Amino acid sequence: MKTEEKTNMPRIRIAVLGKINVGKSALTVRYLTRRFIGEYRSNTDLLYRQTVTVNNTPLEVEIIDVSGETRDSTFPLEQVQWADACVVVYSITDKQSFEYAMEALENFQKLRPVSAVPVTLLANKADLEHLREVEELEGRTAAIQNGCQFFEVSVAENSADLYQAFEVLVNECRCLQGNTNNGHHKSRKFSVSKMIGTLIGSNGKNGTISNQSQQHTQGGTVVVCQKSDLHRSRVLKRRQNFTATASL
Ligand SMILES: Nc1nc2c(ncn2[C@@H]2O[C@H](COP(=O)(O)OP(=O)(O)OP(=O)(O)O)[C@@H](O)[C@H]2O)c(=O)[nH]1
Repeated sequence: MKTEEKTNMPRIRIAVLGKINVGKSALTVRYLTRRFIGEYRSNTDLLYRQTVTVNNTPLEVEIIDVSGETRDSTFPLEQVQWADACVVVYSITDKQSFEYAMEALENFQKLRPVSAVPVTLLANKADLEHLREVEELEGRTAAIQNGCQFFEVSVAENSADLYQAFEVLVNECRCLQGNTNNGHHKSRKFSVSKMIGTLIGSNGKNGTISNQSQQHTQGGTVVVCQKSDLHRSRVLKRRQNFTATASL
């Protein structure tokens, strides 16, 4: 089965991380397919790949959904090193998930400037107001202090802001890529070990993700992703510059 692709299309890699059960998988699937998957158990990282059109430009978006189960409280360094941008998710109903997110933001600060990836802090489950343990202001303040974007959303209720969160990140990445590559995207290979599913949203139509965000997707893939797969891609290149400051 073909698991590697060469394309000249601009590519954006996003890592979605956060404590267990905060809605990382639901968020990723919602962004890419507009669907909400209520129960989505996974004890391994998953890599989603999909073509998304943003501002009339087709982009290959790869999102690694970092499983909360495979790590205890460890910062997923390899996945972050692989990514162009990161979404740190917590649930407004789970104070511990907020604390985990704060630790993650601290770790991002330690990694700068060697790995200055754009980061968005995303507070999920805003529909569960009656169970709220984290005030919106706490999240917003933390985001300001850490120089990142902040959105409070409900993936279950399909908040428009969740699309905006990704769109802002993608645009930021495009700007950075424009600066570093002089406008020319460097095509990179990515290998995966095992295909577990294909064609998200392949119902015969190229599903429109969001009217609000003017963004479109085409059928995509989802694969199990092992850390060793990330090692084979750009991680090893970055690691050489990385070890000096990565005291996590
Ligand atoms: N009420 C509500 N429930 C949500 C929302 N987003 C996700 N959930 C639920 O939260 C639970 C966990 O969602 P997942 O997407 O599996 O969470 P995860 O962070 O990927 O979990 P792990 O992969 O185990 O780390 C599921 O039961 C979802 O249906 C939301 O916005 N509102």
